[in-house]
Amino acid sequence: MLSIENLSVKVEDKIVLKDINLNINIGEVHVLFGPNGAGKSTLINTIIGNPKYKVVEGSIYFKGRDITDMPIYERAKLGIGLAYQNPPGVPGVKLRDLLKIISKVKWEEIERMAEILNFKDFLDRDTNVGFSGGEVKRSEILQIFAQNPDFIMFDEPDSGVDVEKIKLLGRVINHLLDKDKKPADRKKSGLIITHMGHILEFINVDRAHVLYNGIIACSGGPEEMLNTIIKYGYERCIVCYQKRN
Ligand SMILES: Nc1ncnc2c1ncn2[C@@H]1O[C@H](COP(=O)(O)OP(=O)(O)OP(=O)(O)O)[C@@H](O)[C@H]1O
Repeated sequence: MLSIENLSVKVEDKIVLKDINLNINIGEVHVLFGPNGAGKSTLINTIIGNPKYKVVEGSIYFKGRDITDMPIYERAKLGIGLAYQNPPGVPGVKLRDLLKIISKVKWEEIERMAEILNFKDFLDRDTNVGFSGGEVKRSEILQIFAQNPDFIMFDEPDSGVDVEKIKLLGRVINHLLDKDKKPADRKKSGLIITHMGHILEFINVDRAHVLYNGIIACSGGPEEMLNTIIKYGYERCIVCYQKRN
């Protein structure tokens, strides 16, 4: 579904990502760990096509097409979606109206998902205006559900979310990524950024990567990787990288 080859990215005048290679197949969900400032949000902003992030080398392919220079709206049309870490408030635009504009699914389905997310009362509020940290995350997930993309990126879907809602959001994300279907019926793929492992208890993740100082330092099984980070810290990932190179 998504293939990244030798990607280096500049933000302002700073090279933030260096020689990134990543493959995410149909039906797979990958998770991205890494310390603050490592470049995780930069990577997903580059995949979605945020023009602030300049590709200086390498290519991004989606569904076999080179999208490296494609504008953000074309990528969205092709089926890439992003649930933002800190989306802006949109004063004057009710969440209900925004959902109706962006929606590719029936309104009844959106209402059902809003009910599952315990978020129906928010449909008539201005989008993300005055929403708490956890409410913003549910708003983003409802918008992603409405857009129904094939490849979904979640930038810290668990930050600022209480323990009960983490379970709820984890289960909904697992559903949005088709992970509650049989492997042969899975059509979606995803990339999740998280600092905490708790949400991963509810999402069936295939592979994990550690982004460290702009490089993918380590890749492997999500559980083992998380346990290693908790036990030894991110420094251990650099040892893994040095052994490989
Ligand atoms: N618009 C920008 N202008 C200047 N520097 C930027 C910009 N966006 C990102 N950076 C820098 O790029 C580096 C990587 O930032 P990024 O947000 O990708 O990190 P991250 O791994 O997502 O961190 P966190 O876990 O704290 O969210 C940081 O040093 C950051 O300051």
